[in-house]
Amino acid sequence: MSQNHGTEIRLKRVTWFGPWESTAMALSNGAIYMKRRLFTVKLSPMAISFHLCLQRSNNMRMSPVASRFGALYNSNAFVLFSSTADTVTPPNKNESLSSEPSPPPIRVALTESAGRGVFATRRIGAGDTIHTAKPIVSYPSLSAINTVCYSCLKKMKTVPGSQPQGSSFCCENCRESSKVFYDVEKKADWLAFDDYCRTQGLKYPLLVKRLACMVISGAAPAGILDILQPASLTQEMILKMEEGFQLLRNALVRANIGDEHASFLTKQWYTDVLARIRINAFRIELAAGVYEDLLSLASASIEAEAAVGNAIYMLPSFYNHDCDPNTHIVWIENADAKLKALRDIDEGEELRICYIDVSAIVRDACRVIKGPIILTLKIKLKSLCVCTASILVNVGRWFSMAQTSNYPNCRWKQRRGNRMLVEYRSSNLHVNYTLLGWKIR
Ligand SMILES: C[S@@+](CC[C@H](N)C(=O)[O-])C[C@H]1O[C@@H](n2cnc3c(N)ncnc32)[C@H](O)[C@@H]1O
Repeated sequence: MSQNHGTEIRLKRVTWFGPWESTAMALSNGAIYMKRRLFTVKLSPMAISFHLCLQRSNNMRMSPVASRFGALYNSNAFVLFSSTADTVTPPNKNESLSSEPSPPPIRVALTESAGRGVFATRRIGAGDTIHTAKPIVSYPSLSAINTVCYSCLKKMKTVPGSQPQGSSFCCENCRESSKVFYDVEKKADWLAFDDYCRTQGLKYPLLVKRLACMVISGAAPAGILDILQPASLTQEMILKMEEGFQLLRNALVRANIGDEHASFLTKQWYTDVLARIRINAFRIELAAGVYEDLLSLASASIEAEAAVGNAIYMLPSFYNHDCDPNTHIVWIENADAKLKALRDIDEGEELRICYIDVSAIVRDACRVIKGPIILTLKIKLKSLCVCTASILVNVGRWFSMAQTSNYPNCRWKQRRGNRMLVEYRSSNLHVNYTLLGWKIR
């Protein structure tokens, strides 16, 4: 008997291939270069601040304009997307003696076919942490809201027998830093908005809610995400966003948050922000420990529970996708992201991560697999990269190599304990990332 379990592939981020690719911004040598072909990109103060962040990390002198924005954003917002490299070996002795964190060995520049990308400025060793990144904005999954810190998403210690207390913070530091959104958020009744997200299974509007509260409190400029690539939205998608926008706006209006603070909150702002979140948000899964490769990370993620939340970062948003990536992003304790080299990377090489959420596929597989199976993964990928997805399947039993012979694109690659690595190869170029289904028999 053959059964087909159709399931959507879940991505660490949803990708989009649009006109943005012809618009580029290169940040190098301390200067901001804009290329405008199809349309103009507004260079917001935050973009300059981001540039400043890179510039500072390149140990360059700030221009007067940059210094002005540095002063403006050097508290909350500036720190929000600061990145540091904490384990890459410093290139010389003096640098290691300096009290400043060493600069990340990367730069953002134009790629040939994938818009902007991240490139190594020097050799990076396998297993090195390239840099860390704090989220610009993050929000817990609604299913995890009582079990993780409302600010950093760290798992909270649960006292056996105690009832969930609603949103709470893991430490004084998080309570203090949450003021940038929580003081505003507390004033409003979010029941209808949260219900809308819960019943419709939406997670990104929650990031917009948090960002809106940050903007109202003055902690972030309304255009903080402007530098990131937006998804192209259809009229139908925009119409669907209307309800979320109205609920968000109503909650704030009823809380007497007047137009002097919330004039930015237009339908246009709401859809623009969601369009950027769709392309750039990361699903956060905490995996305590250090994982050298994708395989060990996937294995660790199976043992971890579902995603603790979602977040948007600045630098990590410039990493392009590769099915055979040289870099991966991990979350160890909280929403702070670590970008780690999966293998040795040469100076000038582009750093790419895999957008496909291996652990989500594996969890779905584990859920549907009950008996002997042949697992056929059909992954449609529209990209110019080589599409090879390696998936670790924890099925708890062995399957013979012969079983896969009908499926030349899918083969068992490696056994590890009671786990199996399935490799999928595709030479086709398709329109979207979609997992068509598991074929089981
Ligand atoms: C998170 S952004 C990465 C940074 C982006 N290149 C930029 O300029 O902002 C994801 C987008 O980058 C492009 N992209 C990422 N990986 C790609 C790949 N392997 N091939 C072609 N385009 C890619 C797609 O347009 C995708 O929607």
